[in-house]
Amino acid sequence: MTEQTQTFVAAMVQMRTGLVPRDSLEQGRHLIREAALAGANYVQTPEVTNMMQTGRAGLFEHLRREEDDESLKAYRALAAELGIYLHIGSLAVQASPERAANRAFFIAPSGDVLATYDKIHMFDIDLPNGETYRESANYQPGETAVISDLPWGRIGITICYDVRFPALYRALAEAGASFLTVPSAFTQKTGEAHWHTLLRARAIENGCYVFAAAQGGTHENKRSTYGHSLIVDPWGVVIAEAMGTDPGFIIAEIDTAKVTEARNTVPSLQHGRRFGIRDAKAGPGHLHLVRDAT
Ligand SMILES: O=C(O)CNC(=O)[C@H](CS)NC(=O)CCC(=O)C(=O)O
Repeated sequence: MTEQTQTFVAAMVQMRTGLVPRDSLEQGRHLIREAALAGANYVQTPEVTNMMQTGRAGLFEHLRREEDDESLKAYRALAAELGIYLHIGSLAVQASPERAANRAFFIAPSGDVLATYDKIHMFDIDLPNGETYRESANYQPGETAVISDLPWGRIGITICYDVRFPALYRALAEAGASFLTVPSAFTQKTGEAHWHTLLRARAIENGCYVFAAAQGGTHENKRSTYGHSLIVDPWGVVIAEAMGTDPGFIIAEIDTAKVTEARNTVPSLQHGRRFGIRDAKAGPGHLHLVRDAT
């Protein structure tokens, strides 16, 4: 291997995405540019960087196919201009006549798209305060976990509600990821209860950095999101955090030696998959293995 630096600088852009892609693009570009000027090599934006709409009609009015999406075009040009890895947490794009995809774009400093990922887990939820979400009514879920590569290590790509499904992150770590990414638009309610804990748990249990750019504040569509963009190190320490919901960016130096260090100290990645499940009701001698013990 040629000489490779083990450190780089990561920035999470926190946004308050508006109704219309054109306005959101202006906000996104400005903050990405500032993060790059501050020295970031890798910049991530939140889920639905392009728009947060009120309903199906508004969404479909502004939805474009990936090939025709002006936001994607602009962000590819910006990555090339700034010479950064630009991870657009997601764009709502047209996937079929009836369905959108909640799709992440991982863009190289050349402007080429290195990877795309369609959000797998749909946020179909009724909260006790009356908020209801039916993401699957408009979006078609993805079926494939995605990894790609930064020059400093492998990156696992996920979105928001995916964070509640730890098996996905374990699969990404087992596929070699050192960096797990969770760009989000968490609700205010669930965010204050669960956000930090879920992200720190994914970091700790996999010995990975976790990068999570967030939406924050009250949006044009009247939704409130939690903010608190985070960078968590592989030991579970929050090394950068947006203190609140305002648009801006957070930035930290990332040292890949910390991944090795955390995994050497607690080798839980290697110690995994050692169980079966015994069905007590089936009586003695019945052992149902749900996974191969190694
Ligand atoms: O629909 C949009 O405009 C943007 N997309 C979102 O806000 C998505 C799907 S509704 N939000 C989440 O997944 C929140 C998850 C969450 O808050 C939790 O897991 O607690």
